[in-house]
Amino acid sequence: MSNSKQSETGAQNQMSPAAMAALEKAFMAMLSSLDGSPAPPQAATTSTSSGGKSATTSKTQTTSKLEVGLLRASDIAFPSGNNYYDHSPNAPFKLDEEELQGYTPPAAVVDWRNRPLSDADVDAFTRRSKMQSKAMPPSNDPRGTPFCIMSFGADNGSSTAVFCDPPTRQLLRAHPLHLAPLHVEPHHSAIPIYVAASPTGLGLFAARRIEAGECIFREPPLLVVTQGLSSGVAMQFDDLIEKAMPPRIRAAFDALTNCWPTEPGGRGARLGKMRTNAMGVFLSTTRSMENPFGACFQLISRANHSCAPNVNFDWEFTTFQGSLVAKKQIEAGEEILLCYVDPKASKRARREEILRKYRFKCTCKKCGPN
Ligand SMILES: C[S@@+](CC[C@H](N)C(=O)[O-])C[C@H]1O[C@@H](n2cnc3c(N)ncnc32)[C@H](O)[C@@H]1O
Repeated sequence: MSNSKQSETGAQNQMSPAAMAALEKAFMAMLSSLDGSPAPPQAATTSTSSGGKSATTSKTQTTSKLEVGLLRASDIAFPSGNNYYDHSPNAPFKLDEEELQGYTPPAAVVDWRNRPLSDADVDAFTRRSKMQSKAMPPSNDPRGTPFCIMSFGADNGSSTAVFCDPPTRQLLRAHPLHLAPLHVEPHHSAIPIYVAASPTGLGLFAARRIEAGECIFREPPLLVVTQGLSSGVAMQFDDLIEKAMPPRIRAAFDALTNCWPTEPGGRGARLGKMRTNAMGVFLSTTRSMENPFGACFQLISRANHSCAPNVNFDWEFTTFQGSLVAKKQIEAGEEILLCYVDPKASKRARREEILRKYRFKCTCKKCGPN
């Protein structure tokens, strides 16, 4: 199911209750000063704990660790824009639907959102990617499963690291967005969410009213990993991430929360972050219900769980983006909540699955405190 979390998560608050309360208070004060429109960037400095280590983020840093507050371009790992249209400096600054009306993308931009790949596309991109691909050569892990890591996206530091099997790598090499810039959409200033403390760590909140059915935003994954990760690769996972991810993308991944225990020295924290934050996705031109890959996102992975969610997760292989789509009207200030399990299962089954796979006891509105 593309709507469910791929792997196991667990309860862990990232900040002390006092720090969270202070942030919440500062944020509510800031929000109440808003006039229904996003505020200019706030001077927020916050400490977060990741994998047993403490990391401090501040307004002046250039790496992309998501800060508590309204989104700014410097917070987001991937540049703002639209995979569908041109984003040269001369393109419209704020790409909203109205401005896009009548805007014709340059011929060099491949538009395949509404059409399948033709053989000519595949041939052209396969030829090009064979010459230019930064993919690491396939290697065999200790259990002998063929496995490779490739860098999907433009060679400008904004690519997604994909841990996959060789046939998937071949398919990805033929994807028109391989070697093209990956973007968050719409422009960061038009993404109607902010990040703030919630009772269950950080969470996503609506910055304005969001209508039912609205696609809130789209973003490329920071990392995509096959669910068939062998123990051999899992053991090397932290080191492989170091080599496979561009620094800005890696900083955003490292800033995600980890609910899994780590070895002394913090080893295993990256594997834990992957398991805590991965959403089930498929890498194929035909939608598969199996979702054999897990994808971690900078924004989407901040959404907390509820058995009565107000958003659905959606994944599009053609645009290589995950998105959150409102299931119902969401008011400004309301938390954006995803369901990590099948919401139609019984309360007992949901609770057991969440506890077993995600390692926290669900106390959402639907389940109640007990
Ligand atoms: C994918 S992360 C969600 C974002 C996370 N709160 C953060 O600070 O980055 C999943 C983690 O959030 C927490 N969480 C999410 N939903 C929760 C819920 N309904 N009850 C308790 N903890 C929850 C758990 O610690 C879980 O491991």
